This record gives sequence, C-alpha cells and structure tokens, in this order.
Amino acid sequence: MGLLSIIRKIKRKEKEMRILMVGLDNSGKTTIVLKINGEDTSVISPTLSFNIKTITYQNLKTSAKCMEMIFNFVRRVVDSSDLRRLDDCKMELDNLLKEERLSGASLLILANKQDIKGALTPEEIAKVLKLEAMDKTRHWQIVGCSANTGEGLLEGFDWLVQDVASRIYVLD
Ligand SMILES: Nc1nc2c(ncn2[C@@H]2O[C@H](COP(=O)(O)OP(=O)(O)OP(=O)(O)O)[C@@H](O)[C@H]2O)c(=O)[nH]1
Ligand SMILES: [Mg+2]
Repeated sequence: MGLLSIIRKIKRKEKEMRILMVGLDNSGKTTIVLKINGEDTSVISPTLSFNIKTITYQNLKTSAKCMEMIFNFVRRVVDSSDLRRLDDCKMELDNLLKEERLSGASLLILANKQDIKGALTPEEIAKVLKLEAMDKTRHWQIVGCSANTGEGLLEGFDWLVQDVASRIYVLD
C-alpha cells in the first residue's frame, strides 16, 4: 500500500465517529436517532434487540449504535419525565464510566422529553447525577431536548461532534 493510500485511509477513519447510545427503555433513543437523521418519527415501536445506524452529520460519518438490548440497564439518555428512575440512572452511569474502553469517551447526556409538562430541567438532572463531581478529565455535557419537536438535538450532537473532532488530528 502506498503512502498516499495509507494517508487517505487514516483520513477516512478519522471522519468516522462511533457513538454508543444507551438509555432507559422508552426514553426516546430510537426517536432521537430517526429525528437527527430526518426520518419519520410518527410510528415508533420498542427496539427488540439492538440497532446500528450510520448517519452523515456535518461531513462526519457518525455510526450511532443503539444497543438497547445489551445495554438496557445502562442509562445515558435520560427520560426527564421519569423521576423515579433517576437514582438507578445515576448508579448505572457511574458503573458505565468505570469501563476502561470508555475512559476517554466524550459523554453527552440528553435530557429528553423536555416537552412534557413537569419534566426535570437539565440543571436538576445534572444535580441528581452529580455530574459536577465527575472525574475532571471527563469531557461531558448535558443538553435538554425533545425528540418529538427536535429541540436541543442539534445543540447536543454539535457539541459531541466538535468535542471529539477537537481531540483528533485531521489531515487536510
Ligand atoms: N413527549 C415526548 N415523547 C417522546 C419523546 N421522545 C420519544 N418519545 C416517545 O417515547 C416513546 C418511546 O420512544 P422510543 O424512541 O421507542 O424509545 P427507546 O429509548 O428507543 O425505547 P426502547 O427501544 O424500548 O429501549 C415513543 O412513544 C416516542 O414517541 C419526546 O421528546 N417527547
Ligand atoms: Mg428503541
């Protein structure tokens, strides 16, 4: 393989970002991925196993992996209207972040379903999840959103893409 083709291969690789999306059942993971990809969100059914989807976003190919079956008890997408389950959410998030494979991963917490009356605000959720007390090396952001209206999704994914892109050296 010539040097040029190796460089091209690296370039292509660097433009691919792998996202692991996990969350409570019914929290809106599937709807978020469809919405961000401009697909129809009117008929949604629970994901039975897991879902792997590649979406093109800001010239970066983003492979959003929704492994709901395997990671059903690992919560990272927050259903802001489901108050009772937030403590479990905190415990599972802490366990998830202990995973060595995720040690350098950027963490985006989507506080979904903000359109529902009485939903906790992102600030309130950040408090329950004690995000400020997290290891200082972790890059994290919490964003309120609604997969129904699309509000906040771009803000969240923009942060994620920029945060990951800023850490990698892209040849151009
Ligand atoms: N009001 C409101 N409903 C939402 C929102 N996002 C998703 N929903 C609804 O919540 C329900 C569950 O959404 P899904 O996208 O299937 O959730 P999921 O996390 O993929 O669920 P599983 O596949 O079972 O793990 C659906 O009825 C969606 O229409 C939102 O932002 N606001
Ligand atoms: Mg689903």
